[in-house]
Amino acid sequence: MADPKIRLTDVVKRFDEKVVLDGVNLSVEPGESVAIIGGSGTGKSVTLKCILGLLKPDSGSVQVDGQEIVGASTREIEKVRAKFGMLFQGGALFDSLPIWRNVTFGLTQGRMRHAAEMRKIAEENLERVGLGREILNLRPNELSGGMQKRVALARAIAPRPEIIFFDEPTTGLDPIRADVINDLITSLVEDLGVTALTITHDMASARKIAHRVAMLYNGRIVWHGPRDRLYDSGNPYVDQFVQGRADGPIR
Ligand SMILES: Nc1ncnc2c1ncn2[C@@H]1O[C@H](COP(=O)(O)OP(=O)(O)OP(=O)(O)O)[C@@H](O)[C@H]1O
Repeated sequence: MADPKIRLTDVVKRFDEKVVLDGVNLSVEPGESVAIIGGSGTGKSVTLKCILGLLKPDSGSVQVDGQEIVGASTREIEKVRAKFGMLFQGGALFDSLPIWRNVTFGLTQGRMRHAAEMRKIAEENLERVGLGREILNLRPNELSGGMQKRVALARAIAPRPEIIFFDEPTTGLDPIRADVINDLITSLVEDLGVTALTITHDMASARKIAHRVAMLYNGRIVWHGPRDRLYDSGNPYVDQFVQGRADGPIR
């Protein structure tokens, strides 16, 4: 059988005395979309950073396409990192650059080259997220929050990554605009056949964009299951979290 796209095995990460990840186990299959849910400060971002090789676990294994990241050389990690696209929380667009240069930033690494070709690539990727060529020359701060998210999405897919991380993709959007982003993510994952890993607090989003949901609590994945079991998981941590109750095992 083919290797999972991403496999974390017994990943432990401490900062001084504080244990943030305490034996995380998680596999994501090729073409699968997985959402990680969990309270603030439970280590969702730390998990992503361990997969990207930006943080080194104290122990355990992180594999991408069967290749071990923990202890790999910088060169090997950079090669693996090239497989990833990222939609950052808040979009992280550059206000000093026009939209077309923002969309193609990952392709040019900030250098100016083949402007006509880059504009064409920007246009194609903007079209995929439902935006027209009239915004190519605008600056990000001239667009609404929802449009900025779409531009950030166009930038994340422009290099055609094999895996995309979505960091809180719907945060800051009203429920309708959030759902537009959910639909876009779903169709991009399907059309481009990418593997997706999303961290989110938005249960409606998790249910819509992920095939499978995993809950991180106390440094471990305490539950994972298909999205339609999220409200029927039989797990007291998941129940409390998805219902947003103050009383329960989560303190
Ligand atoms: N570089 C670091 N140095 C020290 N502590 C860190 C570092 N990065 C993260 N932490 C700690 O690890 C814990 C988990 O942080 P993380 O950002 O992964 O949480 P999260 O689940 O993504 O939270 P949120 O939903 O609020 O974004 C926090 O207590 C944080 O303070």
